[in-house]
Amino acid sequence: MPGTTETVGAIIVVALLTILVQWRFSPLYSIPTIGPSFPLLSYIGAYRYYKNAREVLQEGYTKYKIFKVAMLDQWIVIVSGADMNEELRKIPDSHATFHKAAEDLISIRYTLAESIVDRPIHVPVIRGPLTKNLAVLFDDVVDEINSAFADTIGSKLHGDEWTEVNVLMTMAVVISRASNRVFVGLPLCRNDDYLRIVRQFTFDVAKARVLLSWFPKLLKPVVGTLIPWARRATRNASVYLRPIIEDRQRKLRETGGQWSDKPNDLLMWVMDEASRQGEPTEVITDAVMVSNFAAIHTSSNSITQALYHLAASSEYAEMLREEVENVVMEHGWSKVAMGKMWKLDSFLRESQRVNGITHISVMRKTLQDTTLSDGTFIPAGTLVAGASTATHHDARNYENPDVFDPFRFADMRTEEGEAIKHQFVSTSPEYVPFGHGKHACPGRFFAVNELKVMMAYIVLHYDVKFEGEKGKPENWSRWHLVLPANTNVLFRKRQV
Ligand code: HEM
Repeated sequence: MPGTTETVGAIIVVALLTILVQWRFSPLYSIPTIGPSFPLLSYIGAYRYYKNAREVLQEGYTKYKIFKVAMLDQWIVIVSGADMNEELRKIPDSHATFHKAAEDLISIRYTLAESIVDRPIHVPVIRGPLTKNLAVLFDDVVDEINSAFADTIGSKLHGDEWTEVNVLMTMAVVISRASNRVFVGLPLCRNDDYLRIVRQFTFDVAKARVLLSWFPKLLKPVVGTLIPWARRATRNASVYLRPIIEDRQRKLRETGGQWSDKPNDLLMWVMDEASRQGEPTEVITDAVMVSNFAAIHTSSNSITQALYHLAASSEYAEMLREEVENVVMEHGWSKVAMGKMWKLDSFLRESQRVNGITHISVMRKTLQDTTLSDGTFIPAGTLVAGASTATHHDARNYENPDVFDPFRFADMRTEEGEAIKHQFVSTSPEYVPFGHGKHACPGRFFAVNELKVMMAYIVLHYDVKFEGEKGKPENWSRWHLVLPANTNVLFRKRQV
């Protein structure tokens, strides 16, 4: 009879052999790895990816057409180059899905809400009525941005004094107000408590997502259900949303669908969509919350980055002012006028190219075994994505790719037939900050409009600079998420 030591020894040997065989015969084995791929040692690679995703992805991009990087719970296969972004875009939904990739990477079920996984009713609403109503709601967005800037920054400025402003937090306040003017309308979009709840929700989603990334797949359901933030935020926001929803449901019943002054906001469109699909009130509140998540952190980070570029090189402000003033003189404040501000559009697009909100894009999860054009075999259930930052800093795609050249896209638009292709909302295999293809961000038309109005307001009303000789601070990252530094910028009233 073997003793306990022998039994334990035999179990360890069998376990190790199983791990080794699984590793050697994994269908992903032949795809080159950045960092160690050997079982357990791959955690060293995962840690490096957690801390320095940009460097890890750049290394892979320079060396290989297709490579893989380790996260703690899975591998991500990364494709290099604009041509491969295009190839990813073209994989049909039957073979690879965006939603499953997002579900995996954001752990949507636990960080946002269960209903978002199976019943994402916000997506058709954002793609449809939100985008179609941009011109109609333009004046409301402008009004809210003017008023939010006046409350947050304007009220602090006196005479010609420079005043420190924390950009990231302030932009989150302005964005949450402007977005909610369209999501839920007045007066809720100015309710400080409601706004604090939805902003905190977006930060908590990011926190929960990073926390869950540390746990293996098996433990995610256990840890995920213990994380209270999303449920708490939705419960707290419901205190405000539910009475409005119930009141609107009552009015809909009373008027038998002939409600003459029916609100024209995202909440109403979501309610219409929910009623078409027979979904309950909880799904409506979840949809409003996830719309806030999709809008607030992405847009606040993006405008913060652009503002840092402006503060670092204030000579650009004069050029932007001239453009905004000339266009507004001719066309007034309108959606059409925004379309004429090519330099402003280019400034924001270039900031997004240089910084982005994530180092990977065009994410997909394979549903079926897939073979890429170079013969690489990707088994079903694999996460695949394009290396967006590396694509944006590739000299084959952009001249002097590491230089922030604010008007590069405005200059490109002057070429014959290129006016649409290089505007901020346009995606291409070389430009993927909003993804590319069928699942490219449906909120980008709304976001770009908002960001342009904000930037126009800033250059018309304020001078901005960094303290002393400081330039734009370095970005940092956790996994592939890009985060702007959280720092202050000096603001003063514009000196004419
Ligand atoms: C500057 C701001 C924004 C950036 C940089 C951004 C970026 C992105 C990216 C990279 C994706 C994934 C695409 C892919 O990997 O293929 C995405 C998806 C999405 N975004 Fe945005 N986004 C922004 C603003 C917004 C806003 C304001 C909304 C809503 C009002 C929104 C709603 C969505 C939704 C619903 C999806 C998922 C699409 C789907 O399920 O098919 N985004 N966004």
